[in-house]
Parts: sequence; C-alpha cells; structure tokens
Amino acid sequence: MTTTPQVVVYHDKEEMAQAAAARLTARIVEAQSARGTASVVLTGGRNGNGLLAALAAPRARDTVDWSRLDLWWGDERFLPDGDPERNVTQAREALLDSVPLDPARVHAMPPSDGAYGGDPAGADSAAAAYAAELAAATGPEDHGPVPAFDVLLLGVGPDTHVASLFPEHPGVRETERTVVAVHGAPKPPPTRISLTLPAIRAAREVWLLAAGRDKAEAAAVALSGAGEIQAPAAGAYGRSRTLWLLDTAAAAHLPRDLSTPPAS
Ligand SMILES: O=C1O[C@H](COP(=O)(O)O)[C@@H](O)[C@H](O)[C@H]1O
Repeated sequence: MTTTPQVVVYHDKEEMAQAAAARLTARIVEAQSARGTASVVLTGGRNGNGLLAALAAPRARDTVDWSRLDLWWGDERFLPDGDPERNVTQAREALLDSVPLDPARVHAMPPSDGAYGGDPAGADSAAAAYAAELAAATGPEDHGPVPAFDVLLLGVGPDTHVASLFPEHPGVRETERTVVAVHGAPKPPPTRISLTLPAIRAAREVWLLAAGRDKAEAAAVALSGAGEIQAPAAGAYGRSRTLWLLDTAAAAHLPRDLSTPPAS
C-alpha cells in the first residue's frame, strides 16, 4: 500500500540534520519500549552522514539504548573493507565508533575483499548473502523476506536515485529479490549493492532526506507523480509513513500544494 508522503521543510541542512536526529531518537526509543528492540536502515551520502553526526551529540547519544538497536544498510559501494568511500566506513566515523552498539546487530554489507570475492561476480554473491542475512532476521511479525524495519533512511540523489537504485537501471525494476548487485552505476563506484524497492517498502517508516539546491529538481519530480523507473525516489514509501525531510533549497521547486513553510 502506498502511503501519501508527508513533507517537512527546514531552514537549512544543519537544522534538518538536528531535527531528523531528534525524530529518529524518539522513534528508536518508542520502538524499543514497544518491542524491546529497534531496527534502522542507514543511508550513505551527505545527508545521511549529517544525520549520524547529529545523533552523536550528547543529548541523542545518551537517550538511545544502543545495545538493542539493529542497524542495516540500504546500499553500499562494493569496495574493500575500510575504504573511505564505503558507506559503513563513513557511518563508523560519524557515529558508530562512538556509541556502545552490539557488534552482532551491526549488519554491514560485505566488502569487495571479503568472503565473496571481488568485482564483479563477488558483488552478486555478496548481495545474495545480504538477502539471506535479512531473511534470517525476520520473525513471525514480519510479513515477508526482510524485517519490518522501524525506520529506513534514504538520501535522494540529484538524479532521484535512492539507495543504489538509479533511474532506468535494472535494479529499480527488480520485483522479486530484496537485494541486488548494481553493475555500471552512473555514479562512482560502478559496482554497488542495494536493497530493492520491495525491500524498502517493507519498512514501517521510510524517511527521505534532501538538502541543497542540487536536490530541488529531484524532490519536485519525485513528489509530482513521476514513475519509479524514471524517478526511483517516487517508489520509496513505508507501510505506515513516508516522510520527506528537506531544507528550503531542496524544497524550492515543489508543487505549490506541497510547499510548506519551514518548520519553526
Ligand atoms: O552514492 C550514494 O548517494 C546517495 C545520495 O547521496 P548524496 O550525497 O547526494 O546525499 C546515498 O543516499 C547513497 O547511500 C550513496 O551510496
């Protein structure tokens, strides 16, 4: 079922990151008190890392029970372990290395120098392995092959890509598998691993983050009824909530009925 996107606009990307971190902290605490644990899918990119850096500030950091949090990734650049361009490396620097997570609950996507071999065939095996890890983490309350993540975060690329699902690329057309290898991505590096739209839509809440003028066209297109093959961000929605968090620059071209004044 498609949920109608809610749009919240903040003055600038710093304010957006702070507000997103506060929202995420609250959502994790709620999920942990309702079910004992929480699960969040992280995104790479500037806005995802900005949110993680905001979460590292004392108020948010000290509110969450990090040991009862499962972290997954929406996509990964298929590069060697520790490569500075890997999303997990950047997340570790921004937040993960400074909070007491349970390492068994940190589900990084495999690197290109790991058990599955390198580029390109290794990426297909690594994607299949991540799909199996997700499937193994599901319980009776999850109605499919991936957990019902509490919050799934997505950065929105200037071309409307989300995770590593690029416009008109094979990955965005996938309807069966939950995780795919992406070969020949238009943004470097060319080999990536990504959740698919069906896996993204298993999340309870999907939050899309976009800040900056270079995201304005993408946000406007995705929120104006574009098709998901041409605009993957348009196909990213959660089962109970889809939330777009923007700054004023990224919201500059939104249709009039979606343009809300900046949150105060
Ligand atoms: O390559 C990627 O890009 C997107 C968007 O990043 P941004 O820097 O333009 O916000 C990101 O969401 C994705 O995780 C990452 O692999």
